[in-house]
Amino acid sequence: MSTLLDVKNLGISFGGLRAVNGFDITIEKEQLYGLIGPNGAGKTTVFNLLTGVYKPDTGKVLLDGEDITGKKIIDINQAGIARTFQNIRLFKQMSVLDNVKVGLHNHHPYMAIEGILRLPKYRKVEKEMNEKAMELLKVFELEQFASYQAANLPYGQQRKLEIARALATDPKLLLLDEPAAGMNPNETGELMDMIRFVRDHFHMTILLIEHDMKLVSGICEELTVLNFGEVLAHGKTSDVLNDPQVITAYLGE
Ligand SMILES: Nc1ncnc2c1ncn2[C@@H]1O[C@H](COP(=O)(O)OP(=O)(O)OP(=O)(O)O)[C@@H](O)[C@H]1O
Repeated sequence: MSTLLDVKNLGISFGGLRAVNGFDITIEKEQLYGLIGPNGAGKTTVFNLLTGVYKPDTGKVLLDGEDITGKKIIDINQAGIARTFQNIRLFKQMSVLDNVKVGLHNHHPYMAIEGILRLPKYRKVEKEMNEKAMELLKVFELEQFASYQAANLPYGQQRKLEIARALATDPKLLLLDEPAAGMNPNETGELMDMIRFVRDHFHMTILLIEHDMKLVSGICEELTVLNFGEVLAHGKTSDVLNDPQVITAYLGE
């Protein structure tokens, strides 16, 4: 095993509130890792710090050995971190295919002038992008919806599309923020299979935030528990879920 994400002493304050403090996490390549904790514990803030939405005021983030601390969102995405959001954020008026192509654009830059003039390089890149986007849609069984407007997909399919779009940026690390939110038990079961499949098929490393303990205990190999912005426990999933401190602070709620 080798380390993909190595975070030390990450922290940020909002006014007088220390939202995240002294946060450490180490994630190995191809691991399926969970970040859990009570509402307001700082989980989404950690994602925002890792992806460049917020700049940390302490700490260091290494991705595959590269220091990405405090970099911009676009640079961190190009370095290899992609995410989904607690409230699905698709380009709702665009087609399903175009949503995936937005992700691919990060890695197939061509100059605007080439696009405006429809030069051969633009046409070649467009063709390749269409093919790649369709391949990704096939993996998620969404290819028959390629021309649909994203807003018209059922909720569960929108979640899949958001993950497909994130993968289109060719990340090393995929962050999923409450992927099972709003899903019924059947949909959650399918989602668990899909997350495992993404890890295996794409050799992806995945860090997810989730409150659904069935999903957490079913697919996460290791967990870190946040409480009031600090790490309360971390380790193997079964050990963490049986930790009396974790039960008192979170699971016993
Ligand atoms: N931009 C901000 N400005 C001020 N306070 C913020 C900001 N972002 C987050 N916070 C505060 O930081 C704390 C941690 O919030 P965060 O959303 O990270 O929690 P969470 O663990 O993801 O919660 P949940 O499980 O409910 O999504 C909260 O008290 C929140 O109000």
